[in-house]
Amino acid sequence: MADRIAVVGSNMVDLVTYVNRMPDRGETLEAPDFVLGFGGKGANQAVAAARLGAQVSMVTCVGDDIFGPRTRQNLSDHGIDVSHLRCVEGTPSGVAPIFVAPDGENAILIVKGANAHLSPADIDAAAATLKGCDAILLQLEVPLDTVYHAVAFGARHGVQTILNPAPADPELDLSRLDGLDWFCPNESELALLSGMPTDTDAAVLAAARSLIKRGIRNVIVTLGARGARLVTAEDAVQIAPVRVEAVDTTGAGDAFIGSFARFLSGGATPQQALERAARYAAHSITGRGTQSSYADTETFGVFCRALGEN
Ligand SMILES: Nc1ncnc2c1ncn2[C@@H]1O[C@H](COP(=O)(O)OP(=O)(O)OP(=O)(O)O)[C@@H](O)[C@H]1O
Repeated sequence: MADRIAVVGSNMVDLVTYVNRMPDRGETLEAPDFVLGFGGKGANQAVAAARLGAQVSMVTCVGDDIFGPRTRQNLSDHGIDVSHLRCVEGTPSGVAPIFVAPDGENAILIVKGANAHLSPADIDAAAATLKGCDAILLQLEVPLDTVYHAVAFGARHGVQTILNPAPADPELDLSRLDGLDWFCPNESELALLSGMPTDTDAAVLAAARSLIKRGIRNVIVTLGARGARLVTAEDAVQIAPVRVEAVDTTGAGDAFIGSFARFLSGGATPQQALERAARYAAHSITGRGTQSSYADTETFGVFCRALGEN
């Protein structure tokens, strides 16, 4: 049977308007194009893991608007189990209105909507599913109490937990992550949470070690085009970047985390899982979009063979 991953997290609908220029306050402008896309860190990571063959369940909330059924359908189309997707009455779905100018400059609003209603009770309601999983994957687009509850649930039931602390949240209380297995910030999230600079490799190492002193077990720092680094109490391992021609780097972080969860629960060692995740994320930036740029097992295999890897 495929490895099983539960994503306890967000979904968003991206409302992308392509503009000739950003509107001023009070101004109405005609814009040349509009695209609706599916996103949210939780859903993106779930899609990456599912495309790679994991059996994925999502514990998530949508609003009672036109986006709720579309989001459910998109997840189902990717083979993701939505039996723990809850519709919150009287609440909008999470949406991200995005404006993109011709020079690529963008302005983004995030409306959490129903994602702000995902609660510890939703985790308890999904307990039977979560207990049967190999990993629980978490981010910070849902309430922190829900994240703490899921980490404690995983620790209690022997299910490993992976937390991507994104978007950065200064309110995240590391002392409430007791039992967390994998903590995966990018450089700026690491800087915020450690209160230390992360502008050089040595600074990244020192900042990651400061989190380990505060009780975090395994820190994986993603470093964009510089690859990633795994830091534990005993060790520090550099994961080399994969050189590709970048077309669109949006969603690379989610590709990395979702695929890492899949490779790890599929039996790879942490280092192997990270090396494969770096390749998967690198492949994702060679195509446009977020979920649409995530490879399935076959496409990823072709990419890896072209790199001379497996
Ligand atoms: N230009 C690049 N070339 C090769 N690999 C890249 C590049 N950018 C990102 N990656 C891969 O993707 C991983 C995640 O990227 P990054 O650290 O930028 O995450 P992020 O800041 O969460 O990204 P985003 O918010 O855009 O999804 C990196 O660790 C690296 O393996």
